Amino acid sequence: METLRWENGTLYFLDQTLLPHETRYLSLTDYRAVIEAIKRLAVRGAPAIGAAGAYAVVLAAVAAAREGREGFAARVRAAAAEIAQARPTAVNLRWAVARQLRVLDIAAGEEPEKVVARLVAEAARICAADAAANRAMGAYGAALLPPGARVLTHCNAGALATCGYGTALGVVRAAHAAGKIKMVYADETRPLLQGARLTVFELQQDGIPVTLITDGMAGYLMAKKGIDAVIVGADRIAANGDVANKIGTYSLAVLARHHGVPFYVAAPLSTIDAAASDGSAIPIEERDAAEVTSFAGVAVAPPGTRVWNPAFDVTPADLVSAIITEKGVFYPPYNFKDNQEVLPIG
Ligand SMILES: CSC[C@@H](O)[C@@H](O)C(=O)COP(=O)(O)O
Repeated sequence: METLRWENGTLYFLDQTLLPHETRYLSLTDYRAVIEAIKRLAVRGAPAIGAAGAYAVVLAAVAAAREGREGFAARVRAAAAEIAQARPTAVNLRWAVARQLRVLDIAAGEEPEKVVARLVAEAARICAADAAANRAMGAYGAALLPPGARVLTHCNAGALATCGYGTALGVVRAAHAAGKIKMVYADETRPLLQGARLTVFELQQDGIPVTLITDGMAGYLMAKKGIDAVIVGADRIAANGDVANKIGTYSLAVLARHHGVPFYVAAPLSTIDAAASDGSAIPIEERDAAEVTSFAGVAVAPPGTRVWNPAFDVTPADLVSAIITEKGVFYPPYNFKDNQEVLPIG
């Protein structure tokens, strides 16, 4: 199942808000519609948001080209600034937009149609490289797991969150192919249930054994059933190895440390932000109260309830046993100061 596809000037997305009940593709030709889709999580997961952002820049360039050569680059730049801000935490969005802006710089002075073609090619490269990175991470990560592994994961860091195969679920897929997976436990991942709706769906489709638990059951699960590893993805990793990921990840890391369970993070280099020296520099998105006061659209709290709804948390590097990337496995102490992947915008 494809998360995202570009065909004849149209970006097609699987609308993840409808899964697992309905498989419907959105077809978008306006960059502002892509921003809206990113904001409402129709496309989500750090690498998939990055790919969507890259194609959103293409759509902005197509529109800018229609208005003529005069001011073309400035119009694309203005749109790119909006796109980069659609969601704040996943650095892959900024990273992908910055890559497109670099293409715009290189192509300065060329006909707009030619620039558009270059931007399409760059977006395709971003997607292809992401899918390849996930395969590499899968191989590195699978080697860390024991035979008969019982693995716990949080949120969805699978094919749906990437351009294919997945980061944390890529490791699971590779380990399953190697006959190493006994069971994957998926946290439901309140408030938006990416674990229950997406991770369970993805693993069931691939015939990988999966058991759903609510987030609050993770500690008891580790105590009773035995978990051999926790594997999660990341939205942004600071230079010192602090990891921002879906809210609840930090609690899992603390539980894992208490129970002596290795806590692995699988993420491409495009998720490492060398400019953030530690986790305190990572912006954490806060989302609408209604996501917490309701469950699957049904109100569960009294009207007017005060809510705090951070979408992500930061796990300190010292709780992270290893970071699995496409370039190999990194162990503490982490130092990603020299990672050149994430470019400044502007
Ligand atoms: C490979 S996806 C890694 C992360 O982006 C994922 O774990 C996550 O937290 C996604 O959050 P979401 O709010 O669903 O975009």
